[in-house]
Amino acid sequence: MNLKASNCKIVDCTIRDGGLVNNWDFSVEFVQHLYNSLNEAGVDYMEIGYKNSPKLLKGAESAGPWRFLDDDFLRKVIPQKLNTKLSALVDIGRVDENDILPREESLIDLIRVACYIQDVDKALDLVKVFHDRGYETTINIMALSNVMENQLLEAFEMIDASVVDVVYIVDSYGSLSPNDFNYLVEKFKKYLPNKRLGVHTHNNMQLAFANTLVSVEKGVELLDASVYGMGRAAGNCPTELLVANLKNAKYKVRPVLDMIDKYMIPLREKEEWGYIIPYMITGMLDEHPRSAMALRDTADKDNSVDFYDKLTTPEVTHSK
Ligand SMILES: C[C@H](O)CC(=O)C(=O)O
Repeated sequence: MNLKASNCKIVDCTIRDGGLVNNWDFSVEFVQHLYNSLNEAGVDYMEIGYKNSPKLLKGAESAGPWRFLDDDFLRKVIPQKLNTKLSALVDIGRVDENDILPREESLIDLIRVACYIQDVDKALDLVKVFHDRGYETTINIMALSNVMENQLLEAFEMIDASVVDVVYIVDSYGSLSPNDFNYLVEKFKKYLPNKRLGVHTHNNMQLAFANTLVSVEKGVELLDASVYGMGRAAGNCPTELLVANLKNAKYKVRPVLDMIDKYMIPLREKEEWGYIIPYMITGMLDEHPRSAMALRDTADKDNSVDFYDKLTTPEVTHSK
């Protein structure tokens, strides 16, 4: 067995990142089947949703329950915790820390705090609160492809001095290559020698799997993935590819294939995600996919030449 792969842990984000595709409209049966499949497959963590606070977010009423996880509800969905641990993501400014129970009163094991580089200090304050309540913690620095060297170095100093367990390199726009991951992982290892690392990839350039494998070779431990790649826009590194390729005897692909046959193929008929040209275009331009997502909601959805021209015409301004 590849020694590096043997240290890896897969964090399946189908419900949390996939929820960005269908407004978290997953049935309880879907989530239970996914949990049992991931457990049988030997997947280490399942990110079962966001643990943000509905009072801090507009439009909360329309979203499914995985958008704002409630501990009592969670106990009904997962009456018996198996080997696969549960994870939840929170966003800076969208979570009231008073809504987070101590770990021994919750089914959640891992709380991941997502932030942009300018909010690393605020993210680490939250990490400290969750750490003190007994949770495993990560900080997920989003949109790293847009971060400048001096911002990163400043962030490293704060992270190094913090209690956070794992630091994530997040390719939010799916614009990074294996060489970029090679470079970033080296840098994170140099400045954060005492922290474990994780990666979260998007598949805009068909590189999510390759970027994850390069990261494994460099010693990254936590690997985000989603079944059938279900995640925002171009989606994520497919869980089934990691399970099948990590050369770790504890992983079994068959239960993930069963989840795909029974639930993901029918869902993909109704909802759209994955490698689609407008997402490739935002990826290659190192942009958030929101303009491509908006395009996919119009009758012009396959007019990628016009879309490309719009995004690359200098006089047209658009926000990232
Ligand atoms: C914290 C997560 O990794 C955020 C995410 O999905 C992203 O792409 O950004």
